[in-house]
Amino acid sequence: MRIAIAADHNGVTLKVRLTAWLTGLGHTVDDRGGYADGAVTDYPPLCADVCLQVVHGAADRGIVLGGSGLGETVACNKIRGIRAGLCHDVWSAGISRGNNDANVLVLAAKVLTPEAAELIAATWLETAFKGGVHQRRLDQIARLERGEAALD
Ligand SMILES: O=P(O)(O)OC[C@H]1O[C@@H](O)[C@H](O)[C@@H]1O
Repeated sequence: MRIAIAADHNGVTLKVRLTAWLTGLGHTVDDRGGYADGAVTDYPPLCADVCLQVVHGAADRGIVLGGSGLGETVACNKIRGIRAGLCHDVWSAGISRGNNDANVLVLAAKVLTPEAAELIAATWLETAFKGGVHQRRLDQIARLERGEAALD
């Protein structure tokens, strides 16, 4: 898969490790920043960059790393067409893909060990969307995204 990846200052170290690991698995990883230069970086522009790569088809999936991952999840889900999931474990990674057809994975660098992050990413990349009732709910979410706030 073509994966766009980014991290703020909290996630740079984990991003470097994850990028090497994903590349070793055969994925093409596009590192959108930030970098290990000691800079404190704002995560919203990094999130927007990764998400736009996905929305415009330059990447199949996105991965964003932050401290808690909370702000990144909020930011990513502001981009039309993005379904970003903050996953702390393999179970939530399976739900994020299987139920939500997430196209961006958010990881919390301050919480996860590198090994856990790899396991979560692997599960998230490998799990297929289940469709069915979940597609109906994604269609409802898409209506929310279009501003149709009062759903039947
Ligand atoms: O490290 P500071 O700048 O305090 O906070 C940034 C973090 O706040 C959280 O929403 C994000 O996960 C981001 O990594």
